[in-house]
Amino acid sequence: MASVQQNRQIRYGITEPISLGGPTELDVIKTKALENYLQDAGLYESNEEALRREEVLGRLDEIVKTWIKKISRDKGLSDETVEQANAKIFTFGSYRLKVHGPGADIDTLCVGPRYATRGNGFFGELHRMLSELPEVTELHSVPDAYVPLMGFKLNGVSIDLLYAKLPLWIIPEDLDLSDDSILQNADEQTVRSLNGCRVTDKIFRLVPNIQSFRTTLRCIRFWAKKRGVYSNVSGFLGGINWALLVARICQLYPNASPNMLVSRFFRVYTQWRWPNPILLCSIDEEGSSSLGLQVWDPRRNPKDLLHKMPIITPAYPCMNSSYNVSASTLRIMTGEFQRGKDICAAMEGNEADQWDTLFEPFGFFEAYKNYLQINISASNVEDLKKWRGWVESRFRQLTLVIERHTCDMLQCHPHPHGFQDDSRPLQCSLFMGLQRKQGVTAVGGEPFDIRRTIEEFKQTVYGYTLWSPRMEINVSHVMRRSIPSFVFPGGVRPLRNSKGTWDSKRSSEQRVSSTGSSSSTITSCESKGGKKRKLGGDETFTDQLRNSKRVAVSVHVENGEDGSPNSSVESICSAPMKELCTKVEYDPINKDVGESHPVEKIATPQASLSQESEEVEDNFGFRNQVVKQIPSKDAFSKGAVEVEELEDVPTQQPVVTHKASVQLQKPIIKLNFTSLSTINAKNLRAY
Ligand SMILES: Nc1ncnc2c1ncn2[C@@H]1O[C@H](COP(=O)(O)OP(=O)(O)OP(=O)(O)O)[C@@H](O)[C@H]1O
Ligand SMILES: [Mg+2]
Ligand SMILES: [Mg+2]
Repeated sequence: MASVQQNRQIRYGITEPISLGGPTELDVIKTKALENYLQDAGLYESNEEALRREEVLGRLDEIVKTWIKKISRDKGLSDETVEQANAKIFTFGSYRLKVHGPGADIDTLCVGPRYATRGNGFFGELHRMLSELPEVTELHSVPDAYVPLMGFKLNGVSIDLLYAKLPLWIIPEDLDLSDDSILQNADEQTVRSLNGCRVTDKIFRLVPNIQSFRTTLRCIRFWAKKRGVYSNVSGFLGGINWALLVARICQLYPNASPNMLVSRFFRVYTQWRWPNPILLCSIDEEGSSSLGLQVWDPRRNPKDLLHKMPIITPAYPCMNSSYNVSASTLRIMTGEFQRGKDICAAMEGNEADQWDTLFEPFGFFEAYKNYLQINISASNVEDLKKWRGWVESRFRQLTLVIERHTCDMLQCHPHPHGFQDDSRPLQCSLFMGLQRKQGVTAVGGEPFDIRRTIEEFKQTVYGYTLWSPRMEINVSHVMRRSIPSFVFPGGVRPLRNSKGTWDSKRSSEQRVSSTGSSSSTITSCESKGGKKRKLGGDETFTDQLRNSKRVAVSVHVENGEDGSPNSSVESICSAPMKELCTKVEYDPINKDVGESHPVEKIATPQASLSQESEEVEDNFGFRNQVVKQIPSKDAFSKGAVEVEELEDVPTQQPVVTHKASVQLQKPIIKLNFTSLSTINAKNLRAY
């Protein structure tokens, strides 16, 4: 109860909390069960591994200190300066937040003095020193990334090492990175590199209960990985984004226990009116030292208006951490929030926990009938690694252009990770699920022609500056039954499981209810060519809400201890965004407490923007990304998944139809049933 009293006095974040309610006895039990579940799922590292990480960090600190002495001596600095020369490491990311799992990388920042340059000093001398150490393996530099870094393993522990050069002669051991003045006279790359640590520091200060935040974040990260929505590069969300989303929920429910926070997480984000931004604190436009760096502000920067799901970092200069999210990935994530909400609601009315259900892996290769398979190949392992990193960073652009060229009628679902066929070490594959837009009925069997789109994508990809002969990609249309077996755990295609999953049950329920209402075609939308297409009656009310650009928020408002609602839902609409929001009308909403409440509707900035403008996001491409190893297939690896049909059953002839089974590697995109010879790399480059 002490924490309840304490948290009554403080407002965390930019609005009042939604509820100050704390856990009941049952919540305490449920939280314990959740912690045990996460423990059993192997999310926590062992004490030995934790110790090894600390030793590795100690060793890394030693290495950078030796490096800086050498640099200062080589520069011919005075004995006194050499004596005092210092560099220091700081950690950030999931390790610093203490939500990392076994085997996670340690994101580390090395801070050095003004004479230790990024080029010769960090990527030159320090790289050379590291390359000579026997305990360092897999060393690689990414100096041209948006946030330049070196990646390596030190005694088997993965390290991402960034560099910040401060305009100081001496780096004090007790340096505080959270003070804005540290950014004064710092170069752009240093500002970006400092950002990770500064953001982590700020998160710690802005969440009411760190332990509850950690457990909830671990749960959400695990869930996001299982559901295939944990991947920044593919247009979903990465570690920092999930951390900020969870932190905001912790602010809105400062006394809630982790089991409550998980359910509130899904409840709030199911109903969040994107692109209203998630803010943990107000955006400081100048910085305390009037530094005038660019911050996220759609009123000033037109590009910021294009962001679909803004999740703003809390440290100056505040930026959108989720610029990669597209309409399609947002749609997929919104569907996942809804699923999470439904499962949590089922759990709340039930003493039995359903954590297994929440964490059921998404059956990507059973969810669609049609897929694109993108084979990436090169002549050697090193080239494949680089080429693959590049193609992966372009992959989300393919989603954007396909959806745009089909007027959003054909929806794409990129798989967040690539797959390696063990029998082809110089090739790996990416996959994308395809389905016609839910609720859209076919018009005269008109096929989707995505040949030109695929060609454009390939041309963009072949524009890679480090392209070398035999770096190739091949795009083919494959049907579900022709998906190669190497994508499945152990290389074995799973048998259909007789026990239905939540997804398969939900899907059949929706089919039943949609059949009942199939006569009620509800609305129409206009395709780019001015052609009217009808929306089918199989769109549920929830779907309509979800798909609507203007959706009223109805966040569950709980009573505080005194029984009164603590906050109106409106207040969640971020205060600094009020100027951006146009009050267009008021909607009554039904709250769980049974009263109606006016909620302002927000005109979404995107509504007025042409789809073409999404291309602007391309400018962000490949930033902040490292060419990575093929990730584990773990996200989808556990258990055979039975999903009968996640696609709605077409009552008329579907837009995407298919004749015979398509052979893998067949050099034809069959989606449109017209032929297209796949242009090989050489021809394409000759264009
Ligand atoms: N898009 C981004 N915007 C702002 N900061 C980012 C972004 N991507 C990464 N960072 C910073 O770099 C840190 C490390 O990124 P990383 O991809 O390793 O994620 P993480 O939070 O450590 O999770 P994981 O356990 O998956 O590594 C983040 O925590 C964040 O501080
Ligand atoms: Mg990390
Ligand atoms: Mg990292």
